[in-house]
Amino acid sequence: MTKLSVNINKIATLRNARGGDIPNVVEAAQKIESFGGQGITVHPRPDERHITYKDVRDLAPLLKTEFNIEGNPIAKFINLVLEVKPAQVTLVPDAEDAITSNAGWDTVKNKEFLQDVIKEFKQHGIRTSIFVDPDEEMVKAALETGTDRIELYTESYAVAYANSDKKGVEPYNRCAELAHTLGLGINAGHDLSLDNIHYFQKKVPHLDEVSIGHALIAEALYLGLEDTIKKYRDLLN
Ligand SMILES: CC(=O)[C@@H](O)[C@H](O)COP(=O)(O)O
Ligand SMILES: NCC(=O)COP(=O)(O)O
Repeated sequence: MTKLSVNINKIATLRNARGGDIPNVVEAAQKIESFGGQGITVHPRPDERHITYKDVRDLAPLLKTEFNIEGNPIAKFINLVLEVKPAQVTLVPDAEDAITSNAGWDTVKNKEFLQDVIKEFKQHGIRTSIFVDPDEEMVKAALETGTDRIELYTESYAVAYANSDKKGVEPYNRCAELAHTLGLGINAGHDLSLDNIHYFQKKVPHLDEVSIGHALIAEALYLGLEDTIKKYRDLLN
């Protein structure tokens, strides 16, 4: 079974559009959990344009499922994660000005840096995952960073699938087989949706968890949050 972690960045985007507290992100996260979400993911960015550092602090003591905090491990992010102690931290090499995450780590070039931050998180009992492109060389070098898991960056799969190119899943299949052989856990995320998730999960073995936000919140506009989550859970079982 693959766990569904719901990324609530877009709930915060909606709230921030008016500056008030509607919708309340903690309440939304609790509803998501009650509807069957098996984890909550947030990706606080340095400009706090959606999830704020305060949101992260507010959410942490109230969540009943796995809390996953994603971000670039700059000093203030590291301090936040060490304070809040989520179940999992996912390291993403975001550029400050990127609209959204757009690349995985170069685990060869950043090996020593990643080793240091991962060691610190693991010393505090926080599971680590690192965001990587579906590239076997990056997966091999990920093992040397000491990370518990990798998160496969699924944008290229989503684009290929939307263009009816089923071969787009092949590098993910190879990387998942390799990661599993190496003893790494496997997460995946970015642009996964009700349309493309089933094929991905069928073709990519050993998938521990997917984190889904943008499409899921958009789909919930039509289907409602509860039914949307149920559909994902059915497709992932
Ligand atoms: C790490 C990743 O894949 C991103 O999809 C992400 O967490 C979404 O971030 P935004 O909501 O800021 O686009
Ligand atoms: N790690 C990926 C994530 O949390 C959600 O990405 P997206 O579904 O918003 O593209």
